[in-house]
Amino acid sequence: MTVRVRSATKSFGRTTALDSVDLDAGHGVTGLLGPNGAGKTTLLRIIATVLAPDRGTVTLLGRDPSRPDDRTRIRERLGYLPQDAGFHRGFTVFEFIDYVAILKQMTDRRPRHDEVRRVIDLTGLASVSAKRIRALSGGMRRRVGLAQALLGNPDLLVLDEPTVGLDPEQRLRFREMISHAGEGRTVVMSSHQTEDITALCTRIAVFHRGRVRFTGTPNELTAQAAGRVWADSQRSAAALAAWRIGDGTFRNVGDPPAGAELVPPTLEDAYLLLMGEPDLEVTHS
Ligand SMILES: Nc1ncnc2c1ncn2[C@@H]1O[C@H](COP(=O)(O)OP(=O)(O)OP(=O)(O)O)[C@@H](O)[C@H]1O
Repeated sequence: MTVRVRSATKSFGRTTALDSVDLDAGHGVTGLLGPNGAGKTTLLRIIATVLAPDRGTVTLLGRDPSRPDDRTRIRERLGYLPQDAGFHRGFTVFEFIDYVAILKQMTDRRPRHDEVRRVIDLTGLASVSAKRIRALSGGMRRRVGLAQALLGNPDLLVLDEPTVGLDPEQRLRFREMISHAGEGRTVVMSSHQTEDITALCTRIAVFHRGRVRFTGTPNELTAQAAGRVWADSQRSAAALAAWRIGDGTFRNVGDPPAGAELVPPTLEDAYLLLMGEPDLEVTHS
């Protein structure tokens, strides 16, 4: 396992952001799913060695990030796209990525520039590489964030909501880039988007109020909602959650009443069901 987190707890003042969290992640894309404030960013910052847990143990790439030497070795093999990537907006795309490459100790100019061009090509930024970051759209800026995370071909890639604010076309391109990045290396990413998670992730962990409510494959999560989703002309009183869909009918999740018209579940149904039953202890696999 590239990432192994055991009983990680982290508080900020009186807020417990993470409460005894376990997570394993190996090759492929592992997705963290959960509502705002569930603790996803806090865990990703721990995995990116930006933050240490108050309690619990973390092993990354076989090393212990609480030891300074190990931490340096881990950082050499780690790429991180933070939620609020602080860009120097006056830099051009090339200058900014080159600057991050220097911070990553790529000291030889020639190979460093080759590497900068490689990640620029990989993320489809070649046509804007001489543009200033402040002149880019939000989606393009997100690509710059991904490009800098890919510098040096890291074995562990930590991506905090990589697809946020992207239009559908860009979102598809991003999915492709991330899924490509997940071949032969470990990607841990967070998202609010169940479609992104379904499309990308080999494994998921669902967070709620600082705790992990589910770990397993997307299909295993979806299967939990089998027999618990039904269509109706109205919001059903028995539903834990219900919402109107395009044709004017309601999709309900919960314990269906007798005779309900059951429909096949999606990952989103299962996720909402889990959020509607936060006290439910869910199986781990
Ligand atoms: N540096 C901090 N100082 C104080 N409180 C913090 C800090 N970082 C996180 N928190 C709190 O910890 C909790 C978990 O936050 P976190 O950002 O990890 O959640 P999240 O799942 O990433 O949410 P989102 O989807 O909104 O990014 C929240 O209540 C948040 O307000």
